This record gives sequence, structure tokens and C-alpha cells, in this order.
Amino acid sequence: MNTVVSAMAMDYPVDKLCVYLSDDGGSDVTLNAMKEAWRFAKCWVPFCRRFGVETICPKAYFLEENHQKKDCRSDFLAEKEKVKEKYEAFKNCMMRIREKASIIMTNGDHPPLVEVINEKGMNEEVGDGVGAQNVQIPLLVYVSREKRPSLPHHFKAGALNVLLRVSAMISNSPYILVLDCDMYCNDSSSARQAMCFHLDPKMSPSLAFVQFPQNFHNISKNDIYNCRIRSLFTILWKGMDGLEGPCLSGTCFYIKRKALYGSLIKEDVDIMKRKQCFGSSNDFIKSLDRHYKPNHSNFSNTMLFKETQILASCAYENQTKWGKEASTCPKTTNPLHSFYFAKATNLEKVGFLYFSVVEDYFTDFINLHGKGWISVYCDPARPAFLGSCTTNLSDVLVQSTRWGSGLVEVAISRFCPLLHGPKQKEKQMSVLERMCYAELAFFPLSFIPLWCFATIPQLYLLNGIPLYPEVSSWYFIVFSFIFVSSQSKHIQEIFSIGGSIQTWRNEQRMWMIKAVTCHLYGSLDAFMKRMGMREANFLPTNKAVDDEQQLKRYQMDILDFQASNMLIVPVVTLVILNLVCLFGGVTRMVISGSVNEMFVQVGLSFFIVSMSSPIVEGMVVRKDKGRVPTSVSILSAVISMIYLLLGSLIIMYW
Ligand SMILES: O=c1ccn([C@@H]2O[C@H](COP(=O)(O)OP(=O)(O)O[C@H]3O[C@H](CO)[C@@H](O)[C@H](O)[C@H]3O)[C@@H](O)[C@H]2O)c(=O)[nH]1
Ligand SMILES: [Mn+2]
Repeated sequence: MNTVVSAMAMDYPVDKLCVYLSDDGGSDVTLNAMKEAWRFAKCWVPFCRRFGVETICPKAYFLEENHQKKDCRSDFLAEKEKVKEKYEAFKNCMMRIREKASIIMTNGDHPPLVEVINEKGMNEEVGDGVGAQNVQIPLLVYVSREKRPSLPHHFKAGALNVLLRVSAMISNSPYILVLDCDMYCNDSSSARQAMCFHLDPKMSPSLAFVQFPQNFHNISKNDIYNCRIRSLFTILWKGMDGLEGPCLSGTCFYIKRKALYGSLIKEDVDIMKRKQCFGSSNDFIKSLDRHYKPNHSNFSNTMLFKETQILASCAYENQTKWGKEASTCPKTTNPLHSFYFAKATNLEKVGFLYFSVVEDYFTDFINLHGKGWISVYCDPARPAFLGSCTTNLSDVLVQSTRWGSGLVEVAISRFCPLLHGPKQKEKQMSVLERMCYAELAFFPLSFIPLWCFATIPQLYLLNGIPLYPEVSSWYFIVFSFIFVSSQSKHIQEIFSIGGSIQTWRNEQRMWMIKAVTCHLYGSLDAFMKRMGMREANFLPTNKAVDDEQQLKRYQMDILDFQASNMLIVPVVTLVILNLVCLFGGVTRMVISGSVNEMFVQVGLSFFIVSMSSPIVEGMVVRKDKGRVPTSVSILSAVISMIYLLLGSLIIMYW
């Protein structure tokens, strides 16, 4: 509800701002809460506007109240007290709504419901005090699309497409801000900032979206899990901004509605063709017209109401081009065949695309940048939006697995960024921009070299067999140059944004952990999907923190190893393996005096072990609930022993 209220309080003409909330759970709790939020907005919005409040998210505003610069105007103080009271009442109301609700299982089986929130149906107990009755606030709309267990709903992309259609009927604004439910607006001027780009006559015709970085309000001091995804938002996106613009990042972007509709909105396209593409709704087709002005005061009008229900139904997208295209390709196992098929047909596709669970990346690559649109990165000093980051290892790994799976899925499909090209007459993406997309799609495959580096040199080290050049050899310089330069690049990047050596260690560690777990599983998942052995799924990240202890550990920068065995065991196994080999290898090296030959292997193991010190600590020193469970340590030790034993036997007798 803070997301909703903060969006409504943005500094933008009231009649041009409409807020839609998509409730995939289809729950009464959300709808009732929204009605209360609307009521609270009636005093919050005028308050923000009148006093130029910067922190427009009420929760954040009242939390930081004590740190604000003192504004002592008496009318402000009086008003603020009143608003605060209302806010408390609003909070209590939320509690009551939540308590009243029985345990609702969102079973993914409910009809569509679109409702414009307004006075009607509200039990009138307010009306006093602040921001009297007749204040104008932005329109607020609740949208819950139809869901049926047997029909695919395409996760977030599906929800966004329903929002696109429904909003076309009610407000049809040409620019849309997309926000995840775990983010809120932190700067009232972000819409105006974005419009500076969208209305710039030079770039406007080809500009598809303005991307803001994802920032988080709950990141711990040292960011042990690298939740801020530093390399994307501070390096890669800025670099791409120098080409044709950053990649769509799922949230915090202002997109041009037209960019998502494709080329079929050109005026000369006939209506039948449009219907084939956009579906059968006449009203929706009408909304594509440049001069169409919806009239939402008409919403009570049953016709409009009925139309939105149809647009939010499961069946609406059948035989249309919403989100798909991939399905029009005949099933074939020959990737080259399907690749050429795609080139030949290159069908129009509209909205957010369904092919991959990283709908943002894929939609952008195929439909936006892939079609010659550009984007802009806007990273103002005051974060425009703030979100909740994942605060425990388990969530981080689950989320990264999903990303890994979605990206590799694209990399190994006919949409592979290195192969897929647009039609001749469309504008081509530059080679460099394309390489950025390829790097994103392929990076999860780094699990292959990382697994090798973490297991093979160690096995040979233990057996006293050198694999790398001796320190005195010239080739040694090549190896050390690569290692040192890549690490210095990383360190330089971090220092340039004011990070510390601690940040560098955390990022290195998380990179290794993710590579050996998430990226391995994500890639396997993608390969299995490709072979038809698995269906797409989207595990949303936790939205509520219910383990206080866990949160405390996060805030104290202590790793929390409460996660499924599947995610933890590979990591612990590799750490034990490296510890054992480092110990054995160094002993052997000292005894036989083979420092010269074994230096690189010892160095590699030492590097891995030193980066993993918190894991070793979690195994042997810590006693709290977040430590590495003893059963995991034992299992991992057994696995690494088996590996070393079998490996050594093979080396000896091969
Ligand atoms: O079936 C679904 C699944 C998700 N969502 C929404 O999608 C958003 C993102 O989901 P979340 O669970 O927060 O996932 P994250 O891993 O935090 O999301 C990141 O990764 C996604 C792609 O995997 C991007 O779309 C997001 O913008 C990006 O923040 C949320 O608002 C969800 O409500 C739906 O509406 N329907
Ligand atoms: Mn999220």
C-alpha cells in the first residue's frame, strides 16, 4: 500500500496520473486494503503537494521524521500532526484487514475483476479534517486478471499485458511507469525527470523507455549478498547508455506505450490485421487511434466495465500476438531450422514477451532494442525508487537461479543474441550493444569454468602433479597477468564508487557461490526446458521477513546458511575440498621442496579458501541458527572425500 500511496503522491498533474495495481492473487485483502489506501491518499496527496514533501512514501516519511530538516511553520506542523494521526489509523486498519482475513490460499483460480476505487461502496466514517472531501487525487484502479489452474498465466509478463490492455480502456496514457510491488517512489519528481527525455524532440521519436536503477532501502552496511547488483547498475547500464541505452530492468522504468504495441499501430494497417494481433475487442482497437480519448468517469458504465473484464480474461489472448510468437514456430529439434524459420516469418509480437522468465531482458532484446528503439539511463543522486532487497542467502540464490535459467534459456534458443537479427528493413542493433546482450545471456554459463577451477587443480595438487607453469617460467607471467588484471579491474570498479576491500571480497564470494549453485541449476533448468523436460516457473522472492533473528544476522553482515541442501551442499563441499587439498598440497610441497612447480595451484586454493572464510567459520565456529548445519558439513565432507578418492585413483591408474 505504500507503493500505491507513494505513486499517487507523485508531483504530476492529477488528471494525467493513474495508478493501477495488479493483484495476481486475486485477494479481497488487497482490494480492501486499497480502498483504505485511497482514503488515506485523500489526505496524504494534498499534504505532499502543498508542502513539497520529498519523501512521498508515508512509511519512509514517518520513519525518517526525526532526521528531517526542521520546518517549523505552524500550519505545516499542525497539518503534519493530523496526517500522522491518519497514518496511524490507516496502519491499524491494515492490521485489522489482515487479521479478519482467514488464511487465504491463493490457488490461482479466480475470475477477472477490475474496479476503479472511489467513494462508492466506502463506509463513510471519515470526512473530517485534513484535505477535505473534494480534493482531487489520481485515479486508482484495482486489476486482478482471471486465473485458472489449467491455463498458463505467464507470470509477471502476463500480468503486465493485462495492465496494458485494461489501462488502455480507462486512461490510455502514452507513458507508463512499471514498479514492482516491493518498491516505492522515493522522489516525487521522477516522472518529470523521465518526461524530460521522452519529450526531448531529438530523441523522443526513437526513445522507448527511461530506466532508473534499482536501489534498495534495506541493504546492510557491507551488503554481504551483493544485493545491490552493483556491476549491472553502476557499470554495465552506464556503459550501455553510451551505446543504444541500458537493458530494461523489470521495474523502475518509464516506457512509451506505443513501443510495446509494435508496428501495427501505424495508421495504414487494416482493422482485421489489428484484430489478429491485438485480439477481438473493438474498444481496445479503438484505443490505438492517436486521437482516442478514454473517459474514465464513464467507468460505472457497464459497457466499459464488461470490456475490461474481457480484456483481463484468460481466453482473450488466444490466437493473438500478445507476448508470444515463439509458439508459432513448428516444434523442431534442429536449432538451425527453427532459427531460419524465425527469420523467415519474423512475426509481429506485442506487449511483454512470454518466452523467458526474465521477461524484461527478453522483451527488450526482441521487441525494443531489437527493433531499433533506444533507451536512456537516469541515475539521479536522490534515488527515484527504493525497493526491498533479498536479505537471506536462500532468497538470493533462488532469485539468481531464476535469472540464470531465464537468461540461458535465451542464450541457447533461436533468439540467441549472437545469432538473432531483425528483418532487413528494420534498424540494426549495433555490434557492441548486441555483445552486451550476449554477455548477459551467457554469463551464467561461467559455472563450467568455475567448477573446473574449483576441483581439478586441487585434485592434482593433492597428488603432487603440477598443471601450471613454474614460477621461474615466462608463461607464469601470462597466467599471473590475467589474474592480477582481472582482480585489479574489479577493485578499481569498486573503489570508483566508494566501496572497500570488504566489498570486493563479498562480491568475489557471492560470484563464486552463485556460479557453483544458481548458475549451474539455472542452466540445467534451461537445458531441460529446451528439451521439453520441464515447465517454466517463477518463484517470487519473499516479500515478508518473518524471521527476526535472520534479519538481525543480515543487518550484522553475518551470512545465513539456512537454505535448502541443494543450494548449500555444493558450496560447502567445494570449500572442504579446497581446504583439504590446500593442507595436503602445502605439506607435500614443503616436504618435497616443489614450491616452484606447485605455486599456482596452491595460490588458487588459497584464494578460494580465503574468500570462503565466513563459510569455514559457519561450519566450525558459529553456534547460532544460521550456521552451516552439521548434517550439511558431514554430507559435504563425504562427497569431497569420495571425489578425491575416485579422482586420485583415476589419475594413478589411467
Ligand atoms: O506470477 C507473477 C510473478 C511475479 N509478479 C510480480 O513481478 C514482480 C517481481 O517479482 P519478485 O518476486 O519481486 O522478483 P524479483 O526477483 O525481485 O524481480 C526481479 O527480477 C524479475 C525478473 O526475473 C524482474 O521482472 C523484476 O523487475 C526484478 O526486480 C513483483 O511485483 C511480483 O508481484 C507477478 O505479478 N506475477
Ligand atoms: Mn523483487
